[in-house]
Amino acid sequence: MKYVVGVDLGTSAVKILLVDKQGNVVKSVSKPYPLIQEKTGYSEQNPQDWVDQTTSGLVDLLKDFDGDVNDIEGISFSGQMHGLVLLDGDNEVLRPAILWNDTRTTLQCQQIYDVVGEKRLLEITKNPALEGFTLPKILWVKQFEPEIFSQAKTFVLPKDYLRYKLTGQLQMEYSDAAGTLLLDVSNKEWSTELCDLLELDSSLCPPLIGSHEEVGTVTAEFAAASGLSPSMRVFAGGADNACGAIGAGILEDGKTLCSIGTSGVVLSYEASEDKDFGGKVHYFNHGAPDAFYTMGVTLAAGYSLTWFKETFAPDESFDSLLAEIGTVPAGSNGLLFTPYLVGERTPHADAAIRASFIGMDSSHRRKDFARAVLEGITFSLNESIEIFRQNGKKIDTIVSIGGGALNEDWLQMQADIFNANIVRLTSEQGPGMGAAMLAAYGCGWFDSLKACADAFLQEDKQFQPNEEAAAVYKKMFAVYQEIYGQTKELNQKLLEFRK
Ligand SMILES: Nc1ncnc2c1ncn2[C@@H]1O[C@H](COP(=O)(O)OP(=O)(O)O)[C@@H](O)[C@H]1O
Ligand SMILES: O=C(CO)[C@@H](O)[C@H](O)COP(=O)(O)O
Repeated sequence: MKYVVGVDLGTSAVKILLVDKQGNVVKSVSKPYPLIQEKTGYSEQNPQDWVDQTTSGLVDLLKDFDGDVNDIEGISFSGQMHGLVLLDGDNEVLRPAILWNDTRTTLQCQQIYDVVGEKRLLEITKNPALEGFTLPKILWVKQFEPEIFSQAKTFVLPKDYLRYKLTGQLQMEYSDAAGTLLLDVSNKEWSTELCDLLELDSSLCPPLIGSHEEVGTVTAEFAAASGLSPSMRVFAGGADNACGAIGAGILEDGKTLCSIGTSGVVLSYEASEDKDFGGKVHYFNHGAPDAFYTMGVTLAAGYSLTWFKETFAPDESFDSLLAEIGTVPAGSNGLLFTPYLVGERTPHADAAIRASFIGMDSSHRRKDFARAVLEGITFSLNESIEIFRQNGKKIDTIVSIGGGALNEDWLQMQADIFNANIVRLTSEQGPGMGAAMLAAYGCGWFDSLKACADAFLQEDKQFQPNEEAAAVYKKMFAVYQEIYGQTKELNQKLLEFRK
């Protein structure tokens, strides 16, 4: 039997899958690493933690493997997007990586608009300037850490750095490069115009490759440390949302994905780069050759639930915390939550907004709060679905993946709030499966990613909207949508009190 490995370098952990030629997950391993949050709005990680935990995860993955490691033919990667890894001339890391959910760069986003202009930026990158993207992070380091910046020879994104440590080859692939805000998305090349306007040396931008392209084999050193065969073929991989889409079969027009991990996204396949959403949703290159996707992002989706659990039920499991939510009616007895714990992206690009519970009543118990948190996260994602529908997209079926797909009450809630059928896959593995599929396709097991998806992925269950609950949620969503405007100014006034 032949195998491939899919590595998903997430925000909370690296998840590694060993997948056989039929698409069965033979073994999976997860290894966590911490976030460094020095101040409000800051979010960093130590790239060495990614490498150490991946190495240790691979050792665990191979511990009881009774086959021949030479039969593990290929490996590929999925990674949290946008994180800035700055490297010096020897490819040594210059400072901790600044992550996608770090929102310190509001002024640098304004600087990009002032210098480039909103219209031109959108023409080149198909996206607006958002705090989470990589370019504003580069400008922040240039402004506030000039000594470090003067030593920078190149930059990469998290999973590209990890792949470099496996192979000694440094590249960035298109689906992740699209999230830097330096890529000319339509022409698939670095924008020298943007580099020139922002006074950045374009040699900072690394060579570009396609997601299923082969970059070489693992180094003898990494093979010895991990137990992988030195002849194992390494394929570039993709952004976690591109890989989530591949792993959920979002590979043709009309297919929509809802992924609830630390962040939450609603993502739709685009066959071409010429649709115009006016920057309201992100528009990125797919991991599938010559395809694209659009998506809206909730910054703190699963993260809101994790925050709630760690704050109010630290010793309980997610399942125990959510055990009673099915007994609370749709609408949580009039309690509403907005998930703006770290600011928001879609539809309100606002780093200063913060979360609220509205409508607390003395009758509310913990289960009402738990349900309200899930409803708030789902309402936020529904704002992205509204943008898609207003732009003429038909969304009647959505594949749901990530931690949010683990709970059946939440899947039913997604069906009721999105007013669409929700599909759960058997053996849902999220972006790690997409990474494994890129390796399988790269190894030549299939003629296309679509053929691989047809062989690897199976529908497990559909959740259909309940008419009564959908009607309650329609009304409640209208109230939810008012909260942003009503709390925006209050949160600006509270800014000075945050640590
Ligand atoms: N049993 C569960 N039921 C519902 N949600 C869960 C459960 N377990 C984890 N989650 C949610 O899933 C999120 C993690 O999802 P995951 O896809 O692993 O994220 P990431 O790739 O960002 O690390 C957590 O933030 C948590 O809110
Ligand atoms: O910033 C984005 C997408 O633009 C995030 O989706 C990150 O890519 C992190 O993903 P998760 O860790 O939540 O999967």
